[in-house]
Amino acid sequence: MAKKPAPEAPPAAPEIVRMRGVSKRFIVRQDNSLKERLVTLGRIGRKHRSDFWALRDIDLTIHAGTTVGLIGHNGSGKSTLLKVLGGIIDPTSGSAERRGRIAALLELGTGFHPDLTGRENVFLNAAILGLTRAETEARLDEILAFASIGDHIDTQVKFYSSGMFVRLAFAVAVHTDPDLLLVDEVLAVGDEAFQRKCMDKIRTFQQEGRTIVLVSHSLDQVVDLCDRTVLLNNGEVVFDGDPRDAVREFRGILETRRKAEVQAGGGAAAPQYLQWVDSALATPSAPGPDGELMAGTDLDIEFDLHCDAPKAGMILAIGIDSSRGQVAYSTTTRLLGVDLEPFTGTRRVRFRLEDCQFGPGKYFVHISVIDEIGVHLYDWPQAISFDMHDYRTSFGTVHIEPRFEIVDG
Ligand SMILES: Nc1ncnc2c1ncn2[C@@H]1O[C@H](COP(=O)(O)OP(=O)(O)OP(=O)(O)O)[C@@H](O)[C@H]1O
Repeated sequence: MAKKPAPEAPPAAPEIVRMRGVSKRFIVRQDNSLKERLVTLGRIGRKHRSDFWALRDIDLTIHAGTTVGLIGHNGSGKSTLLKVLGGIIDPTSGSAERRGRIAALLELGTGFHPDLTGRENVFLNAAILGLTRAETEARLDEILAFASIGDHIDTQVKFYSSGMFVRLAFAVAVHTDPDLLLVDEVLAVGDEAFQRKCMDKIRTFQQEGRTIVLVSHSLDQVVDLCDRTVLLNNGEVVFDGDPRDAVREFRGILETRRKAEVQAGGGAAAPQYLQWVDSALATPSAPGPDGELMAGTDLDIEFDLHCDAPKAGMILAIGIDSSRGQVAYSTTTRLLGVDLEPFTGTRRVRFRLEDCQFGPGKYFVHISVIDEIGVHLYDWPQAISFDMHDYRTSFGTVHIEPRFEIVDG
């Protein structure tokens, strides 16, 4: 696994962001349908506006040299927090102070003028980020090489694909020598090669002691990259600390929401006979010093399966992915020749994986319930995770004990 910096910046590191009691209210216009507007025409005092608090009473201190992840469900306030942090919008109440040069990569196209070419926008954007023309000229070749969008640099950016936009915007942002880099989800639109390049750059920034705040829906990425993670829920900070703990809390929130949606009859409703699988556990038979799984030992994957009504032909499947998203393993009750008797109520079930030989690092277990013709009745992505012991003798998704010898000479 990639070596990560210490979880907390040394106490001596200066504060680069200090937010106190930050709240942000948006005025939301209730856009009634045309019919409604005609029906209510002339009625006086009808309210079309309401207050919406996207952030509530947020205290946040970030020390120089840390990488902070912001996670939370859609609409929880992550982008709004990032914008307040970057000074792009003002809080309705509270204070937000920051130090040093900031580069912010927010929604696509922010800071770009559609009628200007990519090259002209580099100068515009760099100027917004605080660079003089001479400074930008000195870095232009590097910026263009990083963006690598070829001749498109002299095309008006309104004709750019979203990937080209991000390439150019990221290239400019990281070449402006920022102390604080703010990155919204935008990186996800770049292709894989570019995403890797961005990740390398972010790691270089980390080594250089720069401060990074990033919004991400990729929880693997957050665990992999961040020293600290802030979990937002309905505009409030509900967790602030170790990224793994934050991700665990977040999965709990998502699961609670999903159940509520299913019960309310909305969302991705599971069929009535199957309510949900719950409370999954991955237990190593002989855990290592940090509770991790040692190569050559067994892993029990256990979960509750709840059926409201009996369902014949049900198949249970588990899949295991590495933290880089590669499929490392999967199996199903059908492959094991197990016929699940239809039942009603809750059953605790277990897959025992014997003699596991996964390579070092983190793995995520997905659980699926499939019917006899292969239709997925229920998917629980990343239901549980486990860590595989790092023997520090190899990398990769399998553990093979290597030896080396000189066979001749
Ligand atoms: N300019 C605005 N006017 C009105 N409401 C807004 C405005 N900007 C954001 N909001 C609302 O504030 C809430 C928080 O939005 P925000 O974009 O910060 O969420 P998010 O956590 O980044 O979501 P996502 O994961 O979907 O990107 C949402 O309900 C959104 O509709």
